[in-house]
Amino acid sequence: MHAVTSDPAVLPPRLPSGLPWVGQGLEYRKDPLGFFLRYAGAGAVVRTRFVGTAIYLLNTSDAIEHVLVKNFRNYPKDAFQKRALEAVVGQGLFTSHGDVWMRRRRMMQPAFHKNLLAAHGSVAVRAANTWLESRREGEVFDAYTEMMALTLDVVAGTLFGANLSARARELGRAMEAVMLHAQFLFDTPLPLPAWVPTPGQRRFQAALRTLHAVVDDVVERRRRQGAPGDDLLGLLLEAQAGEGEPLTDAQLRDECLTLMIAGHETTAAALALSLWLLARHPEAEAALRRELATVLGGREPTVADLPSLPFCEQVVKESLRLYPPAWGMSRVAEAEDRMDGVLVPAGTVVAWSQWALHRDARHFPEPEAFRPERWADGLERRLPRFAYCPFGGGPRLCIGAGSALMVIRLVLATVLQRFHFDAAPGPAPEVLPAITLRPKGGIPLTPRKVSLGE
Ligand code: HEM
Repeated sequence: MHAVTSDPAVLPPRLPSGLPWVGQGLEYRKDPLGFFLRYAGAGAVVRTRFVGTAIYLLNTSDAIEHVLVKNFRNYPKDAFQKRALEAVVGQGLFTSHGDVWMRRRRMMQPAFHKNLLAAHGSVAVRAANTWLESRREGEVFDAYTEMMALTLDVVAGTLFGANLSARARELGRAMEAVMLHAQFLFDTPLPLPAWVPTPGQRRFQAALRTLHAVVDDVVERRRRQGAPGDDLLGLLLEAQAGEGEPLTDAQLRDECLTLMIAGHETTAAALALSLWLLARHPEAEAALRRELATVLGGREPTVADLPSLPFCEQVVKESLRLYPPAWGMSRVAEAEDRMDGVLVPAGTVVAWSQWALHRDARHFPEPEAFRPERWADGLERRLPRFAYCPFGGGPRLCIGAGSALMVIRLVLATVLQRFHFDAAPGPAPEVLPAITLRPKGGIPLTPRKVSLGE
């Protein structure tokens, strides 16, 4: 539904075209991260096509701010994302728009209030300690798989007050299967209808049934307890019992799954890559360990310690800059719009990539270098608003951003006081820009015990 325009002069410059109609879809598919990086300097807003769909690439903070903040009502999630994610989590917080989204966001926001984040912190430290118990000096492990198990514990504990570690493997496999299917739907312009029983569809449905059964079980146990509680599950159950438009059981389950999926892989990737970056940058690791020794002296960290651990925060910011788990974002223009003098016909998909934005040498000199100290002296406040945006922004800023930043710092502070991790020499881990950015082929690390002050 492209609006006919009498004003073609204000269309943004077109990228050197690919194939007719297909446009640059194939070039993008081959290497999505390289694609965004290659055209980051092509203009503030440039246009292309992906298999028939008009796409604008946004390369400046102002253009992104227009979409996420100034005119965010005109820019719902696009069909690519909706097709992939609605199959998994229905029409919930992540996929909805307008009033439905606003009501859900208001319903769930109190679960992330800063008064409750202290409880998230102790769940994270407990999960990190449990994880440490099974580490053996010299025994190689895959940081990504291990951090996935750890963050599943954290997500289940913080959102549902549940301990799912006994079902971690089964859940991990089911999550992996649904995410692979979501990725397939994202990448496939014309997928077969969901009722066609292809092997992929059957695997997906079986995995989804496993996830539903786990969430239903958690919900049922809480219902039997009587008191809803003030975590996310408690708020959803209260909303179900409330006036107005209560959630159905299926909607409640979908919202639980949304939060579980959104919080689990992203935080795991951030943790695994932070551990790898520290392993490969001994001077940064030594500085962090000195800070931990001075402030904590070997005791467990708490949320109250975090303001006294500024270098730890810089490490996490730098890690999220280099390896943003949400590596790209997109929306679709519902109605024709103008963005900084550029015409955006209705139906245009607008897209940008944190991978590319975070490698802009104007803001981050030597962008490929891991330099946590670049964040000292308030760099973040001096940057244009969307030059650094690992958690998106505007009204739809990641609802779990505060919790994730806290969990990552507390887990790092807990494990690094006990172990150093050796990483094999060689190139950086290859990353796969799936729905989230994930290390391809894992991140092998070898633990070595450290003593206080080492
Ligand atoms: C390092 C960890 C994380 C990263 C990098 C991350 C990144 C993001 C980004 C970029 C968005 C915006 C997506 C968009 O607008 O298109 C988002 C939204 C969201 N995130 Fe996160 N996230 C993380 C952790 C979490 C956690 C821990 C939770 C929940 C426990 C969570 C739940 C959500 C939800 C529900 C949304 C949708 C919010 C809305 O549309 O109102 N995320 N996240």
